[in-house]
Amino acid sequence: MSLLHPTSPVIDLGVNIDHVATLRNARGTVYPDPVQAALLAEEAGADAITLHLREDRRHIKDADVEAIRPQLRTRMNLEAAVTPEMIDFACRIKPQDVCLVPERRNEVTTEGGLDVARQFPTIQAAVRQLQAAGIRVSLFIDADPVQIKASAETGAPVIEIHTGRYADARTESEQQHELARVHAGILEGIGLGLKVNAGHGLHYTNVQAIAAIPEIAELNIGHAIVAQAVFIGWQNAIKEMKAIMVAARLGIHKK
Ligand SMILES: CC(=O)[C@@H](O)[C@H](O)COP(=O)(O)O
Ligand SMILES: NCC(=O)COP(=O)(O)O
Repeated sequence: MSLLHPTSPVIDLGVNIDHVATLRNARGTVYPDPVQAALLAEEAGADAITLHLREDRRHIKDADVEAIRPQLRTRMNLEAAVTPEMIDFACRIKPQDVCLVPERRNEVTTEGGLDVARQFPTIQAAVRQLQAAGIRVSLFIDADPVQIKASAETGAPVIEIHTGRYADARTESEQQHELARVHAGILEGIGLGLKVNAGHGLHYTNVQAIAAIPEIAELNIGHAIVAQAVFIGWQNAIKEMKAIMVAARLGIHKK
């Protein structure tokens, strides 16, 4: 198997299908179908399917999660807020992974990471409830040593570092600063024995430097893939992203 085969285990790609549902919901149609998107994504080389059931159900709906769960051949990574409703829902659906994320009703997208240090008892209780249901728990946090340490103390085995500030950087030096911060956070997590993932705002020309960080296990990417699919097709967009990630990880510099 070529190392550039889309299913190469060098670095995993979790394809976030939220904005397939956004497009569907914009017209109240049944298409594009998130179930079909998930299955085609797996076929194209996705290592996991990520989906965020927001409290306002602005994109993914409960029925999408319920329909997709039994059909996946890879893994479901369900993103959910730390609320009793979401934790109970996740315990019923039993995805392989649940990523606990912060949520603000009026935000356009997830603006930052969980404040695990401040909400420690609530988050630890959620982690324990999910783990009792056999679910691996990840905490979506900023690359902040305080949050990383608190995350490890909850007993969650995985963290996902929010790369939004890196993605939104306006200047080269700001981007390099954010990249260094992300890398330091990743090393901190690895040092605490955690599996470390990353994601948010990554696209076809900013993902390379993040994917090249050797300690990252998985990147979760959604919005940019859905956008690229408009021009080159869903499966091509996934294959292209996976190939870029793997090339970056292997130190292959594409022209
Ligand atoms: C938690 C996270 O970073 C993604 O799930 C992101 O939230 C995608 O969904 P939105 O664009 O609705 O924020
Ligand atoms: N956890 C991040 C994620 O799933 C995808 O975020 P984005 O690529 O849609 O910004």
